Amino acid sequence: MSAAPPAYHDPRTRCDRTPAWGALQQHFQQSGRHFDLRAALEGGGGAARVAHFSQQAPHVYADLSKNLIDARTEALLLQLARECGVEAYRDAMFAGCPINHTEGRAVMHWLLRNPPPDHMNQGAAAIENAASGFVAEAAREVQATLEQMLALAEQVRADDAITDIVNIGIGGSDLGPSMAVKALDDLRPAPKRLHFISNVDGMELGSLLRTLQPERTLFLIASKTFTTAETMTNARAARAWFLAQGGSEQQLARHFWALTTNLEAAAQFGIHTTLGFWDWVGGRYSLWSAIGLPIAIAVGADAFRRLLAGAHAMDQHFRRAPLEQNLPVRLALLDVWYRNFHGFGSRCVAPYSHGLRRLPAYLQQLEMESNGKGVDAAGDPLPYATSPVVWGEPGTNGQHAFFQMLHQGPNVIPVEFIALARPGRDLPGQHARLVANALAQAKALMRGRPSPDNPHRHFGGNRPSTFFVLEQLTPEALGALIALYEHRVFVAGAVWGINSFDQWGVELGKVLAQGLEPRLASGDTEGLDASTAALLGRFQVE
Ligand SMILES: O=P(O)(O)OC[C@H]1O[C@H](O)[C@H](O)[C@@H](O)[C@@H]1O
Repeated sequence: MSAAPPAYHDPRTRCDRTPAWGALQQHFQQSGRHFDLRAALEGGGGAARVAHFSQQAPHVYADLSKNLIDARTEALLLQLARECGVEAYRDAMFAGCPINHTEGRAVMHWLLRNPPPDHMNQGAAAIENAASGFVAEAAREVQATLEQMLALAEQVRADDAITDIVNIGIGGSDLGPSMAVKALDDLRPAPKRLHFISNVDGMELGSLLRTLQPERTLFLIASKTFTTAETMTNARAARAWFLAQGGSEQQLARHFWALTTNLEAAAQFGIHTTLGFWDWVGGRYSLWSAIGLPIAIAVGADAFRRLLAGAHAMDQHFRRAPLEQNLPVRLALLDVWYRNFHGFGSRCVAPYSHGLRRLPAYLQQLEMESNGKGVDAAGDPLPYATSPVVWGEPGTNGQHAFFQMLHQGPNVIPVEFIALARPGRDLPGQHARLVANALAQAKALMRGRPSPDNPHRHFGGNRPSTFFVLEQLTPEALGALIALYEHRVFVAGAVWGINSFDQWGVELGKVLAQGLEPRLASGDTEGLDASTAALLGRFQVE
């Protein structure tokens, strides 16, 4: 790309320096912390509350009424968002400004889901036309790469010789595609198997290789940087296996493709087919880019476009809806309310959908790598908490594992239920049983059950939850749901005054690992702290 990103200065005010912050603290002390869900939902005002605290956003219905907020809390939180400059910051992202200022990069994963200009309605097209040269140039490259990627996906789908596709990648180059392929499994043509290899533990790739035939396998080496140690180690191991099975260097070119921004490194690896993308796509925001090739292979070009369209619909909602009716904004403000005023340390995500079983793992990276930060944009330490711990398991499995703690543990943990109005592939009666459980858990958390005679059986209730309903797990709904979470993370990070788009915290461990690896072989513990030295002595390496 030749055009430069637009000039930029951070338009935000840090949350604790706004009038709304103090007003929220006061409101919390006076009444917020005593809010009672049962009184709010079971009295005469219940239906009005549900109407007010629920909304249909593109492809996602959200019931927020079982959260510990009232109209005053909501008004103050919206005031907070405005005083923090969330709208100007959002507009800066959509203008292509380098809001990832510690890396000097724009943040434009949303551009990957923009329809080509001839598919846009007139209003949207006019806005896009007004975009800077930087965004317009990027948009042209995006469309060209998307066409190329979808053509390659269709080529693989039509190639009967290829039965197994192995995606080798980690973090953002694994979690998004792996989650989405599982979610859209109903659309996958049966004969192709998709595998996701991420761990540098040789057990993962080693066990898979035993089941593969080289001439029937396509390896996708997915890495934004093409330097990530785990991915490069697995990629080299896969190549060595391929050659050891009798494959030639020429055949290798047909069976190894790369998805990366580092075209040169992919070429040096011996790869001829490379789909590129750009530094303004963060790893954890990259499933819409070339990193999404396994999804496109799994579901086909049309369904991949539908995934993009669903996300684009949510982008439009986020850009245009007033803050009061802006679902990513409302969710993020709840996150701030719970984290910074109630002091809740974590949030549980419980998709009552087997297809969404990897969503919690995906969200762990999206939320905690984005917003697990301790300094503001200027580098000053923050006097308040940021990202909660995000965790979870699909329902009903979680009920039989950790819901005990959600109901009776001393810490309140807001829960997020996600259910499908209509099932995909189902067996008779099972969808009703699944959904009844989700509804029952949300109700039990809210309502509780007093047990005056036996404290062990006492359910305190008043435990908050949010309930999302998707009509069906279509590509559009999945795209919209993921974009909803992305924008929610953006808004919470905007309020907290942090950079949600870097991840310097992952660097130190990588550097130390490089120094420790040779010591494992040599046994040299010179200069190490006592604990690391003692542990090192317990390992045997070849
Ligand atoms: O796609 P890659 O460059 O291989 O990066 C893979 C992952 O590793 C890094 O350590 C980052 O923490 C992640 O944000 C990234 O998604």
